[in-house]
Amino acid sequence: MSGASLRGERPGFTGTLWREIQPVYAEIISHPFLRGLTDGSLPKERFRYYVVQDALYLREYARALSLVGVRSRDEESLLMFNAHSLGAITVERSLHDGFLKDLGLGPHDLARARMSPTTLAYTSYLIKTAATASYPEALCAVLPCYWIYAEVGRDLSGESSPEPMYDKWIQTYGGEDFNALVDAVLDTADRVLQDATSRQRETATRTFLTTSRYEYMFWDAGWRLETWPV
Ligand SMILES: Cc1ncc(CO)c(N)n1
Repeated sequence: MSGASLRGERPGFTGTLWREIQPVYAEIISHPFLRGLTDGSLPKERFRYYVVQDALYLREYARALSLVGVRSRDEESLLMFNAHSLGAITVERSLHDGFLKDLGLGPHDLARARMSPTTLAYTSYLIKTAATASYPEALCAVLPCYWIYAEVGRDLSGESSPEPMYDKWIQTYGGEDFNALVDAVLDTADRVLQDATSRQRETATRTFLTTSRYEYMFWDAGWRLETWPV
């Protein structure tokens, strides 16, 4: 489905989910962090902060994906989520030799880095939900991480950034490979939510909204160089 949007026209429950977070996505795509990535004006310090937090995030996201894999009901889903867990760690490691290196950061800097309040809250919520909620809710908790990045990648990839480092970031998530992977997860989500109870669907929708809000907060934390207040 080259270039086709994954969102609006999706017929199943995931289409409903996307409509639920439209206002959140509108805030994300117009956020100064993403505007700055696109026009190249984002201060390097803020990108550096974001990349370090993202490395810390991806380690926990990988765990959440493996947990969702364990909770899944068929072998294909188990394989898929664990493959994506492996993928998240691979991306995390490639940050070390890629963006982090380009930004002048080495392994020691990362070892010393601590999670921001937002990174800690987001990852803790992901792990809690993946471990203890119903499978449909666990699946919906991890969905925005995939889906919002694919949509952001698509929306930004039309406008190549004058800053090569930012352009490389945009191409990572705007690429066809990432798109296809997200599409497969969305199809899985549609099947799972169709079989869920209406109560589970309601809870899963709230959770999807919550992690979408955390996605917004993650960009915003980068923009504000968020620190612990005490
Ligand atoms: C915060 C965050 N959400 C989603 C992704 C994409 O998997 C990422 N790298 N970081």
